[in-house]
Amino acid sequence: MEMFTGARHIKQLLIVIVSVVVVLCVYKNWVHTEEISYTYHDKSGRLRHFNDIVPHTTHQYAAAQVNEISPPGDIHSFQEVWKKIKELAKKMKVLEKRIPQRYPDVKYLNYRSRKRILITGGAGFVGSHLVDRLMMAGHEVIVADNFFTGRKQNVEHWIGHENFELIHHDIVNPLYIEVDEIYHLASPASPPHYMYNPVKTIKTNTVGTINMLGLAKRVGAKVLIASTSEVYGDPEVHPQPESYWGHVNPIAVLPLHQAVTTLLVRPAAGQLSVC
Ligand SMILES: O=c1ccn([C@@H]2O[C@H](COP(=O)(O)OP(=O)(O)O[C@H]3OC[C@@H](O)[C@H](O)[C@H]3O)[C@@H](O)[C@H]2O)c(=O)[nH]1
Repeated sequence: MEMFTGARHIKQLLIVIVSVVVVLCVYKNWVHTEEISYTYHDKSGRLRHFNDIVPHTTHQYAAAQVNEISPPGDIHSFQEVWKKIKELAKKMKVLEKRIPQRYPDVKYLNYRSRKRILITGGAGFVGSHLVDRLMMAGHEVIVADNFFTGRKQNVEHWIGHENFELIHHDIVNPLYIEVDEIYHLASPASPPHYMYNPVKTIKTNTVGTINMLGLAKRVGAKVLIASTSEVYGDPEVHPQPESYWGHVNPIAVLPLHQAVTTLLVRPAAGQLSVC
């Protein structure tokens, strides 16, 4: 009789152990217990942690919570969202590394002395050095460049700085901004570049220059126009004084187009502050 009761107890114990194991397996399968340290703002704008909702919930519940903060789309499961978050975080780290956390030292200028300065062609060789000079002097600098020959790398050490702005813009189209000074340097400068598309070169140096003179007139800005000694053609006098008429081949593109620039600037100089 006693033996019979002992066997029954062992049987009951085994059933209890098997049930506990089965329950644990099911629980482990259904509940996501991974520690996650991401934070987000919920609909009411409160800062919350994923830890708040994840460790004690099922996948379905976690997905429901995530749907609450994600726009409806192709995201069906929490793992998918988590994968996307990890990818974005990785991309952000790469991008953050490209932006210097420390900028070159800039002088502090009060609002009366600080100027808003537009530099067309500011991503080019001459322009980017001018950007450095004016930024370090404490001014606000706006670069407008179509990156035909200029490179973003030439000015990337200023990207993100509160005094700096980079606009991808072709100056043959008008630009409506408010500035105190304009340095107009946008033009293909070397023979392979200005001969690459001569008509476009002429447009840049005529329509582009007209646009910059127009902007200067509209906002009352001082303007400096860069040119080239090539306007004198193959000069017979060195160095060339401004009174020298030059020795120009009329079918050459650069002397002609920058001479047109000079032609445009002369009448404008009567009405504007042109250097
Ligand atoms: O249509 C154009 C052509 C060129 N550009 C830009 O103008 C800039 C010219 O810079 P480059 O480095 O090629 O040439 P440089 O800095 O040496 O030329 C500079 O000195 C000579 C002058 O004749 C030029 O006007 C002046 O830009 C580039 O950033 C180029 O992308 C435009 O923004 N628009």
